[in-house]
Amino acid sequence: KQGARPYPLGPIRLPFLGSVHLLPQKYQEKGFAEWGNRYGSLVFAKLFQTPTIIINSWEVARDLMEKRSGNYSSRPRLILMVEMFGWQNALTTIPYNDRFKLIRKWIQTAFRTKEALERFEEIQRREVGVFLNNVLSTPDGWVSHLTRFSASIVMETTYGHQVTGNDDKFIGIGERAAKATAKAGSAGSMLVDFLPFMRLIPAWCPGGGFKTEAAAVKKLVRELYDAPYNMVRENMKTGTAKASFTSSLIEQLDREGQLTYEYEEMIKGAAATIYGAGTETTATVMNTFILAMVRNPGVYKKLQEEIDRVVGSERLPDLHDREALPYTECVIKETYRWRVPLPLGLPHNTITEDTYDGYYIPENTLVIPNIWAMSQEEDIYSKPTEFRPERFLDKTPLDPRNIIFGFGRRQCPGNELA
Ligand code: HEM
Repeated sequence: KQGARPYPLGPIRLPFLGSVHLLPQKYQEKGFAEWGNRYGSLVFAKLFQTPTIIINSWEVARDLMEKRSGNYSSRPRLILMVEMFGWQNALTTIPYNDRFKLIRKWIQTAFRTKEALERFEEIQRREVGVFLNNVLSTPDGWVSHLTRFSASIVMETTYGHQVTGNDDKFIGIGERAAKATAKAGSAGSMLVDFLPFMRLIPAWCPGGGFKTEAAAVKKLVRELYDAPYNMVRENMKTGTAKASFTSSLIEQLDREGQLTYEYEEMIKGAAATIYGAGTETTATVMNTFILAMVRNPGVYKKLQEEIDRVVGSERLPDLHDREALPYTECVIKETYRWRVPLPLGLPHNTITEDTYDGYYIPENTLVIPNIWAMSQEEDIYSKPTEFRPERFLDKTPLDPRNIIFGFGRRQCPGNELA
């Protein structure tokens, strides 16, 4: 019961719409940050009937999403993504339950342990070589070379599939599913998450057009679930499968006599999530790095000098050099902070009601972390719009890795690989 506790402050709420009519249309993170300036770093709104909090500061994110992680690590019901686009068993969409814990453990074991990360180094080293060759031969294609770089690493670690050309079948399937999801997942179609009855509108009715589009997305997502998985199974039969996330799970569950249809679907969903979550994000960071270097030639020069001094010009820098490259490390942190790859992270959901600072936060509240606002907090990062790696040399303000990968029990399990 709410009792005498008020909701946190926030924009005006109308009876049916809540605060939807006031939602920023573009650059939502900036609009939400303005709400933060007006109402405080914890803002309360209603999206139709859904109670929502927007967290605009690291302090509140840490207090709620980290320290009270047990209550703040579920996900909202995502009708569009799961029921209409078919992203079942995608870790990003599963509420905090036993299935979540199991799949999360699979992914953490495969992507966060020391042994796993060491095994991946060889793949990463080889793909750096491929990337550099590609840039030398077709410099204008650098953006797609970067996407290929991150997609290849994810493809090989997840499915054991080594990408050999620019027209790789499985990368094509992954890209089509990811692009279609992003395109069809516009704010308009997301309405169905807040107004579940829209699911019942026939496709031919006004307002029902999104259903035809959703059916097309679902086909592409299904292809991403099935095609690479079947490829792994075929290769396992002929003894040509390389060790990967998918093959080790198939082996393990088969050994335990548990490889049922349901578990196979769980492996497929987990693997597809890794592809969806790991490719675009990593490529975005590398794009940001190039932009930052073009705009800050002084930083670029200093960075090159450090690498030349420590590594020399006979070989490429390697992961083992990282500790001896303090300025490079600062450039990486500043790249993460300057243009955060996911400005609003992924939405969380509360499980039970809570009180913070005297304010009431109901159960089943949608929680939106404004990671962009946190990356621009003046009292943590002075002159935040500037790209200035030195800020991490003289002092040690909050490591951006604590915010850009999300929070609590949902924090990105690919952070170490990234
Ligand atoms: C720089 C690159 C990356 C960034 C910035 C990033 C960022 C994020 C963020 C913000 C979340 C949401 C966390 C939350 O809900 O609080 C997330 C979730 C996730 N990421 Fe990453 N990520 C990156 C790379 C990767 C890679 C390489 C993988 C592959 C192993 C990966 C796999 C996942 C998965 C499976 C989830 C869902 C976790 C869950 O719902 O429990 N990510 N990531």
